[in-house]
Amino acid sequence: MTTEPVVSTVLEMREKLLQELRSTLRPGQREIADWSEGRLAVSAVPGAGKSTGMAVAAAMTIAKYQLHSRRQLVVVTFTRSAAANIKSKIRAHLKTLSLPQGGFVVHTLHGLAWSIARSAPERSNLNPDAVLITPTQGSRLIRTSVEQWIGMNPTLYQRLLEGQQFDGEETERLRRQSVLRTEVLPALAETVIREAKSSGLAPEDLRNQVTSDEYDILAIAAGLYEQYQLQLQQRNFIDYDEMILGALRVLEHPSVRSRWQSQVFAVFEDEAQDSSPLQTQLLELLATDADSDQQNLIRVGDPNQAINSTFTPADPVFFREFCQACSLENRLAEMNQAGRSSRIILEAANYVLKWVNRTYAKEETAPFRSQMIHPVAANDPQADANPNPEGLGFEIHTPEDVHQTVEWIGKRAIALFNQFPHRTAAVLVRTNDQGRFVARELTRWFDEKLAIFEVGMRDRQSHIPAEMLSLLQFLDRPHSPDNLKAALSVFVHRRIIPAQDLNALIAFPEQFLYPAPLDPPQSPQVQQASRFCTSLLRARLELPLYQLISFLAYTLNYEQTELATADKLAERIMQQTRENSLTAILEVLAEIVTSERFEPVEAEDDDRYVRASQITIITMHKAKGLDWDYVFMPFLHENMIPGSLYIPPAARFLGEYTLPEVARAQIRAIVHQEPIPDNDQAWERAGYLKTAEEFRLLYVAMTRAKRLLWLSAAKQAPFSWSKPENLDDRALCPVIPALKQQFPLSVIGEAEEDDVEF
Ligand SMILES: Nc1ncnc2c1ncn2[C@@H]1O[C@H](COP(=O)(O)OP(=O)(O)OP(=O)(O)O)[C@@H](O)[C@H]1O
Repeated sequence: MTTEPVVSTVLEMREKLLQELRSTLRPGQREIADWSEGRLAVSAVPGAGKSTGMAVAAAMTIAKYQLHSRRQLVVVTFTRSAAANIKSKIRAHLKTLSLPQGGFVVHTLHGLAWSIARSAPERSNLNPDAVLITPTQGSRLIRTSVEQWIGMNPTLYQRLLEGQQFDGEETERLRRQSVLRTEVLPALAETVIREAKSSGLAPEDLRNQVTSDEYDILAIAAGLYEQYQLQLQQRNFIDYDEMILGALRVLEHPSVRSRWQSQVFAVFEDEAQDSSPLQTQLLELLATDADSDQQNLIRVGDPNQAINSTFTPADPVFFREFCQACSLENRLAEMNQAGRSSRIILEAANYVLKWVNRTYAKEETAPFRSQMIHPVAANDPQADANPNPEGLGFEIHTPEDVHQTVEWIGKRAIALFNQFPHRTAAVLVRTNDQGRFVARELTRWFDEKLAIFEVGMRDRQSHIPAEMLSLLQFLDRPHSPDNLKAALSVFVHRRIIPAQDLNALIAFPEQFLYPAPLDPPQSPQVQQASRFCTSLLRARLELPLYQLISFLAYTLNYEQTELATADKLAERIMQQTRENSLTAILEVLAEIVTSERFEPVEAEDDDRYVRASQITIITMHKAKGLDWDYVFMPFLHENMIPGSLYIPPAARFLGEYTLPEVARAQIRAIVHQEPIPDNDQAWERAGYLKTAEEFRLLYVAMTRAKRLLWLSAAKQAPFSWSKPENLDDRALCPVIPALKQQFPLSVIGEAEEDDVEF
């Protein structure tokens, strides 16, 4: 008798708390929270609060439908850190609502697939002992698949070898063989395997296509893919796509499927623009109600932040299509308000979106979905939403050259931090080479005065074991063309020797290393490369083995932390080798590289990226999902953004395109059930895809700024950032003149530059 009022009080309390929670949401977020069944697409602008909204909506759904461990909400995100983040937010809300934590799970897509595949190994066709292949193992497997394929397909291979013009000359033949074996075919294999597999296509689906191309690229792709699958099985490896395929096979079985489906109340997916067709298929299947056949699925994403489509199969077209389909059913919610940035920054980003679409749209496709970012309403719950700008909020600078650019950035950052020490700043760059340049220059000018953190440094360090392995393999067997090429690539990469066509050098290793008087004379660049290699070979004879790695690290001009990492590596190898021989060292080092079990010195956490009074140097790609008070974007030149697709000169004998890009466009046509483009058309499409993605990347970068967005394009800049010392006049990224015209007050002239407060 007495319990009823207590229950109703608890329920009333909870209802009140739910209403309070709902009132913390802004319009688009509320539509997720109010969802009750069926499909819902949510297209959000940058900074709209996707994850914030999804976490509240998840907690409200769990409360409303009293979900528990046998009937759960499945939340899917793209990365592990995003998963951890949203999980802790949902937990906190459930705690406030005094609800148990069992009503939901948060997974990455692959984690989810793996748990389904593992639940029924006999149906997934995956060996439970199989291990996930590491990137290094993956590239080795690809090399082996290429070798196997060449052996089995002499006719197709011969056609590639002959390329566009071939006079049968022996040196040229050897050069082309090396280019095909070590560059073109591995790159083709890598692209087509991922692209086809994650679109649910099997090798036969590629082979049976009718195309008019001279090399039959799809037939080559099919053969490489088939070899790769065979190798994968033989070695008991699985890759990420295999997990998804395994999960789909498990769910093919009606009773297993309905068991999974009855456990899943609904699926909420974040970053949906980055999902491949196969991943989407898996989520749709899981989200389907076994009785009514209805999909209970919310997909939240921002098609305008799709920045992986040129190197993964995540084509933003799919999410846009999903939005369109849902819109017809009146099931599309738009989150158009964002509180992250000052108004002028939003205006600049919106203008870029409109201008790019106007300039580059083609037939039915445009680089961006036409969705503007609006500031939040006056009563918005976010504290300090759309904050006041710093300086002009949006500024376009024109330094003389790239050195002056970094000097200005440093001075401005120091002045700002002096005034507001709790605020954050970042320099966003397009490539790691640019990041390295900025870090070096900032350190040179302002080392004592500014906390500088370069994110790319850590990635560079993780290459150290692989670089050492390449060099030691060369010292062990210098006459192997593969070893020689790997070592030369490291030297070029590290800018120890000039960039050149390495395939021409390695055709006759002996002649390259020790030219005889009657051999054809070597050009100065080749001589430089040859002398460097022989000096290392001499050192190998003169130095004790235990000093070799440290010596190599010095010759590669490693920086201080890299040297420390190399020393740590040398120590570890010496501890693990039983006998004192190069073979033993190579064995241990190869094991370290393959298993990828070596942490560089000072491994950093992601929370190092955003810190008060620190200037973070980070690529635009890595900056996605993060924000800073002050964002500096230097070097906005046309050769970088939008840039153009690159055809390596060594592979030009195949034609004015690259095989991987042609194959990618052809596979996408198969997926979209369109006619397969010929090579030139496919290349043109690939170019368009790249241009569109570069502008989306610029947009993602611009929308990271809260109070100041500082853009610049120096008059003088290097053509190639691997040689930043060679400066010349550079054309601007085409967005810059358009922005200058639209925002004349943001253009900082030479005279005003001196007045900007440092
Ligand atoms: N309803 C809200 N109330 C208060 N703060 C909010 C709300 N929604 C979002 N925010 C805040 O806005 C900021 C941006 O949110 P969030 O990181 O979730 O955006 P996002 O859409 O994922 O951004 P992006 O896609 O640009 O990376 C965060 O600081 C978040 O706390």
